[in-house]
Amino acid sequence: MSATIWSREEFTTRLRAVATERYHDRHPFNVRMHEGALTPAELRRWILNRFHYQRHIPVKDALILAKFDDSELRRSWLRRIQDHDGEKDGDGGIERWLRLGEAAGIDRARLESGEEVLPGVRLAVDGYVNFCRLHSRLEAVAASLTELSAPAIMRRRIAAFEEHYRWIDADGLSYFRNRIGQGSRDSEEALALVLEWAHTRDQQEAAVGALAFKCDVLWSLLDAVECAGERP
Ligand SMILES: O=C(O)c1cc(C(=O)O)c2c(n1)C(=O)C(=O)c1cc(C(=O)O)[nH]c1-2
Repeated sequence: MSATIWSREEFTTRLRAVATERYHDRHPFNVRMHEGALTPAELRRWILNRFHYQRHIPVKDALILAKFDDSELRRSWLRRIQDHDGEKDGDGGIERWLRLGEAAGIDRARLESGEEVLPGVRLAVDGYVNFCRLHSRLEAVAASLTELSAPAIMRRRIAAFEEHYRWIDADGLSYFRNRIGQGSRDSEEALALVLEWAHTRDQQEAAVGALAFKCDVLWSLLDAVECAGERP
């Protein structure tokens, strides 16, 4: 006999608990970032490596989009791709991340080349993209629910940069400022879809598992960045 389905409230509570308790704001690298303890070299290494994640977000969103058979839903999800790619050159989240890099002294050619991306970061990002490619629309959308915790980490990061890393020009922080509103809107939309689509306890558990997996992706990415200093 299959287990009893969780109520809407219980399912929501379980999802929010994973997105809070396993979120990468607790990772030692982020803790040090927020305390102002990162060296300029470490912060640049993080910016270079996180760019690899950033530039693959619209790729994974295109894979998710291809799973939808409904125009309204596709139109809505398309907005996420536009948020990152912009509607024209010089626009969008990827461009804003490049400006963050420039504000931190990394020129855009160096960021765009991807040459300094660490092996563990490539694996973590590939893991996320392939997860969305291969799993159901429910699990792929549930994996994006780490964004329930993203607006809070953005606010915390902006405060940390303004206080501790003043050598980075404040204009460079526009990526984070934009993501506060986008992340809240996207996570609420994704949560509503996951609640609508999970009709059985197995599906609810698969959604929670997908979210836990995504927390591991973000965690492993930071593990790789944290350990890079020890590489020969
Ligand atoms: O800097 C961060 O801590 C952070 C976390 C996350 C997240 O929680 O998945 C995203 C982002 N940033 C982000 O900028 C972003 O565009 C984004 C998209 C997604 C997603 O899974 O669809 N997560 C995140």
